[in-house]
Amino acid sequence: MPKLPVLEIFGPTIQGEGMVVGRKTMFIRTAGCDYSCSWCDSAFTWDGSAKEEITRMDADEILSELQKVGGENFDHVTISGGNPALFPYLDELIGKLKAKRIEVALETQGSRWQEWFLSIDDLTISPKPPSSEMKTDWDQLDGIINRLKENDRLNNTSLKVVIFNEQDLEYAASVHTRYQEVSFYLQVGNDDLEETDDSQIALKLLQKYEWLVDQVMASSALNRVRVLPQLHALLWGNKRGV
Ligand SMILES: C[S@@+](CC[C@H](N)C(=O)[O-])C[C@H]1O[C@@H](n2cnc3c(N)ncnc32)[C@H](O)[C@@H]1O
Ligand SMILES: Nc1nc2[nH]cc(C(=O)O)c2c(=O)[nH]1
Ligand code: SF4
Ligand SMILES: [Mg+2]
Repeated sequence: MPKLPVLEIFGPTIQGEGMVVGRKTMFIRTAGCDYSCSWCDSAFTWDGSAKEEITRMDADEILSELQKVGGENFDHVTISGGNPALFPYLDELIGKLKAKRIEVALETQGSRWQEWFLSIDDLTISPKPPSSEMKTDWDQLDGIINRLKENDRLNNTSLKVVIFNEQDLEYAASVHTRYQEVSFYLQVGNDDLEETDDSQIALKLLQKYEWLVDQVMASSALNRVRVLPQLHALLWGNKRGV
């Protein structure tokens, strides 16, 4: 495979978000994104601020780095970014991980399709609400969900929408209504990305979590859903590589 631009490989840690929250996992974070969300907590992957830290790695180099960092202490790898779906050649890495009986998860926003989505064990698609200032390409998202459905992959798929305000909740309800068969997660938005005091972040995020829970409980359009904070942000604030 061509070399993948990798920004960080870390873990094991817990998956802090979504469909497999709490799962022990390693992370591979790719560089580059086709979006630029106003509140992106990983903006260093695309805003140029960490460009010196990008390493170009092939599948075998990534496997050996995973082993160097995680030893024998993992059997699950989450690929996030940036948008890992920018790279068609990730199939080789995924094949090699699966050959080692390592489960593979993906975090992506639903703006691009790749055939290798069909071999992802835990596929999180996270369309972006109005607060992000991004525009959802519904045709693209419909296409992705349809292909997953046709290939019987919906049991491995979830939708996760980050919520900052009431407009975002309306957006979330429209996503959930449009794709009723897909398990649906609402996630607390973290807008304290500059805060370095972890206990302050945790306090604020728990308040936002309570607000979000209250809102969702009061909504008839959001019934078959799960509401979660980012557990890693509660534990470690805005620290990178955790
Ligand atoms: C950094 S993104 C990388 C993967 C992909 N680009 C995406 O957005 O799905 C991973 C997850 O973090 C979420 N996220 C990003 N910034 C956030 C923030 N400030 N608060 C809560 N979640 C955030 C995204 O919505 C996404 O679900
Ligand atoms: N622990 C932990 N869980 C996460 N879930 C999604 C993450 C991401 O940045 O994609 C992430 C992350 O960066 N750390
Ligand atoms: S799509 Fe994901 S990585 Fe890209 S800007 Fe938005 S939150 Fe950040
Ligand atoms: Mg993150």
